[in-house]
Amino acid sequence: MDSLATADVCDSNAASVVNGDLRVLHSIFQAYGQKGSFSGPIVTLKVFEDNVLVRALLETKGDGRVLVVDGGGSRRCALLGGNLVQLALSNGWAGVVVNGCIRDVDEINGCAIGVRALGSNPLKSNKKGVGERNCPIYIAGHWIRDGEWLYADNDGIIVSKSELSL
Ligand SMILES: O=C([O-])CC(=O)C(=O)O
Repeated sequence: MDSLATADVCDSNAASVVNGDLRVLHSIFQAYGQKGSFSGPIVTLKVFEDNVLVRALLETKGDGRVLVVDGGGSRRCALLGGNLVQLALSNGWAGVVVNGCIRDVDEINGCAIGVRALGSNPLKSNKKGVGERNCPIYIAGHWIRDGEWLYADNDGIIVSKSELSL
C-alpha cells in the first residue's frame, strides 16, 4: 500500500474529494525520516506543548498505524524527537504526523519511518500529561477522525474515510 501515489488517488477519486470522503491536507508539512511514503489507519491525539501522551501512545504497539498529533500548530517547542521516533519504529508505527514541531532532525532523518511536521525547534515540551486521544482533530484545513486512513508521499498527505485500494 505504500506505493499508492497521492496524485493518482486524487485524480481517480475526484467525487470523493468533493464530498469530503477524501481530504487533501493543506500543504503545511515538512517531510522527515527515510520513508517518503507511508500509510495506515489513523490514531488521533490532541495536545498542546506537552508530549507525555505522544510517548504513551508510541510505547504501545503501532501495528502499522499512523499517529496524527494535533499540537495546535505551536512552533514554540518540539513534540517529537529522536528517542520517540526510535520507539515508534521499534513498536511498528508506520509514521507520525505532527501539527507542531520536532527536534533531533538529523537522527530522525536516519530512521526508516515517515514523519511530517511543521518544522523543528530544539526546545523540549512540557511534561504534564495533558491531552486527549482518539478524538476528532482539525488540522491543515480538515477534520480527521480516529480510525480513518492516511496516505502520505512526497506530494502531500490525504486522509480517507476508509481504506483505499490500488
Ligand atoms: O522527549 C522528548 O521531549 C522528545 C525527545 O527529545 C525525543 O524523543 O528524543
